[in-house]
Amino acid sequence: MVNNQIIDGRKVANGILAELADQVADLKKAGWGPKLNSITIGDVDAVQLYVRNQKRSAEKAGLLFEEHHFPADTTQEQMLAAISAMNADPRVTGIILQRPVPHHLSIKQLQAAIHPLKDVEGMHPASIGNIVYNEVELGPCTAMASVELLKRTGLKLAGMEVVVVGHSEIVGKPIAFLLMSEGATVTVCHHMTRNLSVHSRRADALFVAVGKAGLISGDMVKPGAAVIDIGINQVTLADGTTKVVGDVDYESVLPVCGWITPVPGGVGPVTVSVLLRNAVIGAQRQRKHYERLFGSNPTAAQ
Ligand SMILES: NC(=O)C1=CN([C@@H]2O[C@H](COP(=O)(O)OP(=O)(O)OC[C@H]3O[C@@H](n4cnc5c(N)ncnc54)[C@H](OP(=O)(O)O)[C@@H]3O)[C@@H](O)[C@H]2O)C=CC1
Ligand SMILES: Nc1nc(=O)c2c([nH]1)NC[C@@H]1CN(c3ccc(C(=O)N[C@@H](CCC(=O)O)C(=O)O)cc3)C=[N+]21
Repeated sequence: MVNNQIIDGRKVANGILAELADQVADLKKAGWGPKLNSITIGDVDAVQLYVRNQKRSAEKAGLLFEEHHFPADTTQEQMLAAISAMNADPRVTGIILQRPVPHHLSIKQLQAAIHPLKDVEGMHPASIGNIVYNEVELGPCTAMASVELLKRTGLKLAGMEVVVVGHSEIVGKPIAFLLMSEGATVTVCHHMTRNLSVHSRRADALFVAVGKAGLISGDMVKPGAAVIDIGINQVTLADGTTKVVGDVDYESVLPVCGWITPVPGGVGPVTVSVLLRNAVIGAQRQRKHYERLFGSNPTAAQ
């Protein structure tokens, strides 16, 4: 069936935020109000824009959000020290390390330095393994958001043929694991895949996370398929103005597909809401952990 439905990411994102209100209120009452620290290193304009979106949504949901910006020439040792100070600060319940980081730094080592209980993206090596064990409550935000949007179509994921294009550790790979845990049959494509369209045309659901505008055209999509476009690309138009587009050629794919997520207004806003949901889950886990060890906080409001 071809029904060309556009999935409204902003609506889904607002729904997730609204569900957090009671949980945030509970945490605050117990003296565990969530506080998320964001780390950016160097100046990447696009990342600053996302951080602003994260801050705005965090405040809407009642979470504290603190930006920590470091210059591009910060050393690995300085970053490890800054992360360790945040790990030790009991007021900080979550830490997000914004990607990308400058090339001279090891992102893997920085990610591993964040305490697993404060790792709101589930990217610590100890946390990312959870999704392999089908523990999928908290996971990398974009991957979680993308799978959540597919679920909103109402399609049955068990047994579904799904193709994921792109296999980065933060997006493509976790999407594949999350889908496997839902019972889908998953094919993962990347830059060495010989004939992308042979795979993409078989997909009942197609996830695209590459970073190449126009990579997927209408002739590469199975009629009626659900298309989840994760890419974010800034393109310059003939008149010199710029605009943000996904990896999917929207005009040619829309008439063929059953569902599509637009860019902007699709995966992006849901990613931000999932980050905040993760931040709330993280604070709840810390509360439980410390209450188990030390009892409840006697100074909390009754
Ligand atoms: N909406 C959101 O919330 C977010 C959006 N994004 C966007 O998603 C996109 C992907 O991000 P990210 O995963 O971090 O990017 P990476 O650059 O880390 O990964 C890109 C992936 O695409 C694969 N690839 C490259 N060229 C091709 C090709 N021609 N055909 C098939 N696969 C190819 C690469 O494979 P190989 O490694 O083999 O070269 C790699 O696995 C970007 O546009 C980014 O801006 C990212 C995060 C959040
Ligand atoms: N550790 C880490 N985790 C991330 O999840 C992460 C990251 N690093 N680095 C950068 C990418 C990108 N990202 C987005 C967040 C929000 C929107 C978003 O809100 N987009 C809106 C607005 C877009 C616009 O106005 O241009 C939309 O698509 O409608 C997009 C992209 C998270 N990322």
